[in-house]
Amino acid sequence: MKALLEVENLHTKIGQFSILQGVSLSVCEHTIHVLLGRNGAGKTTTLRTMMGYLRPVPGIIRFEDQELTGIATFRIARYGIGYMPEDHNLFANLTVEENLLLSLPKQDTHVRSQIAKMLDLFPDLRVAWRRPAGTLSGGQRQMLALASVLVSKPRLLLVDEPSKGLSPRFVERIGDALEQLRSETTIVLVEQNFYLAKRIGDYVTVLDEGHTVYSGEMQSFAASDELQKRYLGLQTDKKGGAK
Ligand SMILES: Nc1ncnc2c1ncn2[C@@H]1O[C@H](COP(=O)(O)OP(=O)(O)OP(=O)(O)O)[C@@H](O)[C@H]1O
Repeated sequence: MKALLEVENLHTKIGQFSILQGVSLSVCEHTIHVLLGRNGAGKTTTLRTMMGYLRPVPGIIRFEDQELTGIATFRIARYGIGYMPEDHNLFANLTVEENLLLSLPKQDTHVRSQIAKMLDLFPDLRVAWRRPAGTLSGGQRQMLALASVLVSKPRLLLVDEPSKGLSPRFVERIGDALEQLRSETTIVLVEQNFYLAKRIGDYVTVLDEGHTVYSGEMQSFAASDELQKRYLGLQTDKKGGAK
């Protein structure tokens, strides 16, 4: 299968610190590709580098046949790449509806159908439709943040820890929504919740200290206690599940 996104040998510095020192991954269309790794492994920095906030030297980022390395963030977004950062910026004083309308591209003539689609994907937003974003629960805020990126119909979606701090019920719902999206977009997902990662991921890349140390199909990774222990330090409990 041809890759939609190819990332080769990224080296990214922040100030004088070498944060990425050889990150590579290959993402196929209509798959969910999960980035795993311990805290500080470089997952967020990888997404930020792909999105053009940081410049890799050396390193190559290719989207379809377009080289993105060194291109400004707004141009990368115009190629159809959407980014939901961990600390997403919603307008706290604006309602759910207003936040979504502001995120719609100006030229979009299908406002109603796009909004309706987001509400089908995240029914929890219906009940909060007229409430300011600042009053939403953590789970509702994550859903609104995801919907705000999705209304521009990205071909590639970069999502940073959408399940962070959420109750199991909301983690399930976010997982359901991401799974549904697979048929219309491609997702690179940074996720610390291994249960969610293995439930919805097709492929996995593991980072450690700024390097890619493992890439492969999620099914094989999820089935191997040995791989999880070696690359994530996960212990196996008595029932055979990673914890
Ligand atoms: N602005 C910065 N200045 C200096 N070091 C930074 C900066 N941002 C990140 N780092 C360092 O870069 C390393 C990678 O951070 P990054 O956020 O990419 O890791 P991560 O894998 O996403 O971790 P986490 O799961 O904790 O979010 C960490 O050691 C972090 O301290």
